[in-house]
Amino acid sequence: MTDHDHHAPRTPVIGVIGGSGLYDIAGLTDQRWERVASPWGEASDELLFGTLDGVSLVFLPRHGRGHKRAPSDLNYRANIDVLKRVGVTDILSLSAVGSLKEELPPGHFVIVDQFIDRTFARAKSFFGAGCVAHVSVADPVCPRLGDALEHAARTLGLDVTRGGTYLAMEGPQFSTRAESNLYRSWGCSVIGMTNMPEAKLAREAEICYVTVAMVTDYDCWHQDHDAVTVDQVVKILFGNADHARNLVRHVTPHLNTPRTSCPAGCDHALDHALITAPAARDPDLVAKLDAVAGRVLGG
Ligand SMILES: CSC[C@H]1O[C@H](OP(=O)(O)O)[C@H](O)[C@@H]1O
Ligand SMILES: Nc1ncnc2[nH]cnc12
Repeated sequence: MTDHDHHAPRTPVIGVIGGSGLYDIAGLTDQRWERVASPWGEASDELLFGTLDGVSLVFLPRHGRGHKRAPSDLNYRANIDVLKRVGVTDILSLSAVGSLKEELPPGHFVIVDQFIDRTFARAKSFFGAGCVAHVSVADPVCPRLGDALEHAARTLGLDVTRGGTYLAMEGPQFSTRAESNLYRSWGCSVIGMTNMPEAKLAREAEICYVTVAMVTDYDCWHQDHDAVTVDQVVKILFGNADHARNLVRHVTPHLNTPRTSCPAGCDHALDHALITAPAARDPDLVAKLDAVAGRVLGG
C-alpha cells in the first residue's frame, strides 16, 4: 500500500490558492512559510502551512507575495505539484475576474463549474513524451467542494451564484471589446487569466478543485465601462479579499470529514488515463511524476 492508497479513510488537507489581492490567509495558527522543491521547477512562492480551526491548511499566493509573477509566467505545474507533494486533497482557488453578465456585478462571487480554455502559452500537462495520459475534464470542478462553498457563502450572506463558465484568456492585456462580446455570445459568465491550466493540472494530480470567482469589474463590453483598469480592479479587490478570507474560514470545518474517496471521482482521475505501455515509459518522466501520479505509476 502507498500513501496514496484510497482504501483507508484520509483526513483532508485543504489547499488555498490565493489570487490577486490575496497574499496571506487570516486566522491560521502554527503558521510557517516553507519552500517546497519540485521536479517541475519553482512554485510561485513558499507555502504557508498552518491550522485553521483544527484543519490542516496550506496556502499558496498564486502570483507570489508582492504579486511578482504575471499569469503567463506562472509555473502552474510546479504550483500543483508542491501542493500534491505536501498532501493537499482539496484546492480552493480564489480568483479575481471580470464579469460578462449584467446580473454579476462587481463584488459578486461565482462558484464556477465550467471553463473555456483560450490560453496558449503555458505548459498544460504533467504528461507527454514517455508517459502519455488523457484525463477527463468534462466536469472540472468538484461538486462536493462547490456544495460546501455555496452553503458557507449563503450562511455569510454573500452575493453568490452557483454555476457559471470561466473564460481563461492568455493576457496580460485585458480583452478587446470584440473578444469580450464574443465570450458573452458564448454564454460565459466571467473572465480571468489564471484558472487554466491550473484546474486541468489539479485533475491530473487527482486533487479536488473548485474556483470562487470574485467579480472586480464588468470587462469592456459594458456600457458603463470604457475599459478595465488595474486601479478599478484593485479598489474592489480588497473588499472581495476580506469576504474570501471569511469564506475560507467558514467552509474549512465543513471539509474536515475523513473520506475514503471523492464521490465525484476526482481522486481517481488517472485510473483509466495512462496509455503509454510500461515498457515504453521514460524513467526520467516517471520519476518526475512521483507525487502527481505515484498512485498509479507505483511511485
Ligand atoms: C489584477 S487583475 C488581473 C489578474 O487578476 C486575476 O488573477 P487571479 O486569478 O490570480 O486572481 C486575473 O486572472 C489576472 O491574472
Ligand atoms: N476583466 C478582466 N479580464 C481578465 N482578467 C480579469 N481579472 C479581473 N478582471 C479581469
